[in-house]
Amino acid sequence: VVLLPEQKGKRCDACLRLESETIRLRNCSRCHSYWYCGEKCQQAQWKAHHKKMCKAYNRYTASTAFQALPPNEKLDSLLLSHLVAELFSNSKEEPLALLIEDQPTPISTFSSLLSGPIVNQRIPPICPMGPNDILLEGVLDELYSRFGNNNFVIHSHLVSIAHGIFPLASRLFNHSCVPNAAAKYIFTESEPVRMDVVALRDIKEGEEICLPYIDPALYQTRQQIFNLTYGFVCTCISCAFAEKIGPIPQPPQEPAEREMFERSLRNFVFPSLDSQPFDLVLPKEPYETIPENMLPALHESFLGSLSEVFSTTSHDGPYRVALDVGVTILAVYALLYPPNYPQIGMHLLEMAKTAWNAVVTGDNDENAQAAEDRLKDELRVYLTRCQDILGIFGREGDSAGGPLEEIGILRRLLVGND
Ligand SMILES: C[S@@+](CC[C@H](N)C(=O)[O-])C[C@H]1O[C@@H](n2cnc3c(N)ncnc32)[C@H](O)[C@@H]1O
Repeated sequence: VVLLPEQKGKRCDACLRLESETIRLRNCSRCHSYWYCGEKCQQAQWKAHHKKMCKAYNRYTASTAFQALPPNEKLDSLLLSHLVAELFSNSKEEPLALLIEDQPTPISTFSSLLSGPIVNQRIPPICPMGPNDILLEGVLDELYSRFGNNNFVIHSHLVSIAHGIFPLASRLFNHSCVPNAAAKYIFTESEPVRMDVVALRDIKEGEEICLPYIDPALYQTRQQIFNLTYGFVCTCISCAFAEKIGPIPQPPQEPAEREMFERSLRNFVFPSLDSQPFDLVLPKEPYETIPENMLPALHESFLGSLSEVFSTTSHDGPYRVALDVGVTILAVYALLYPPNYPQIGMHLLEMAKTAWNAVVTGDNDENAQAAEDRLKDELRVYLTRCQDILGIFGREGDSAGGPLEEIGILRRLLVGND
């Protein structure tokens, strides 16, 4: 694993736990550039790769070759260095034998994975490892050609914090834009980060378990990403439908037409939206087809402009505008994501926070009491739906905070306010 630069010094470089009142980090007394929560993590990482990198690390990261790399390639460069150092640390005599062992090791599994499409592959510089460097010709190419299509972004509470290599997960899971599972990360004292794969719905015996490699909401660009970065054509139900319909029509630009389109989209996905009391029932199955008049909702510019309005209004108001736009976003998510997709839950949590802001500020232009009652109804529904979805995904990453804890806080605030 390798931490994103903004996380460096805030988390243990080995187990990725966040510094806190009970977790104190100390840095490596030689290079001062790796931080650990305790001796066990430090020793494990020293043995795994740090002893091969410690001496040259600061010179390498300060070099012009490293500094000139774009941010993602810097992370690749560090991760590749960790991987190579691990090869040398694990076997003194024959480091490269580890790549082809009969008994699979994580590294031999990694090197047996399908490589990505190689177009002008430029291998980033790695941390010098002394006389062994000569052994690396050809090997770096082999390892790096598997980075783009196999490596994972590690998150805590669904926010990215690091990149990592999980060879077994790479081996086991292909991609689908309508995935039936999602990856989450568990941090445990003195242990390497663990990936858990959570079923998002019931999975039949024999059915393939797939993860999303990229955000399925990139409806118009995702095939290009699969082609360039992963070297395959996705044929999931969503991509088969996209192939059949061809170019996505632009969403209406004229304000009245746009308003009408957004309203009919909300009513199409949530037919019970205008019922009393407020209710919002999310689809139970992924959409296999979408009616022609709803297709502009799949245009990437549509979600982009809705998200812009939502992010401003959900913080600064008017909150009624934010909540209406928020439901439109939810309708788009329901078309793009499979049921129980964690991002739907995260958006519902933002909706719940917005509804709470509206309750406490009394920011509404209707009859005050009726408006407050309606907002509280909405808030309860958002919290219930959000709990349903994020409860399936469960806790991940840091032990403190996180969306499930936030749901609990909002629930208590609501009870206190009633
Ligand atoms: C993380 S690996 C998945 C495991 C891979 N099957 C293996 O054993 O190496 C990623 C590669 O698997 C292939 N792959 C993943 N999902 C696919 C899909 N839905 N259709 C076709 N190929 C896919 C692509 O070659 C991709 O670059």
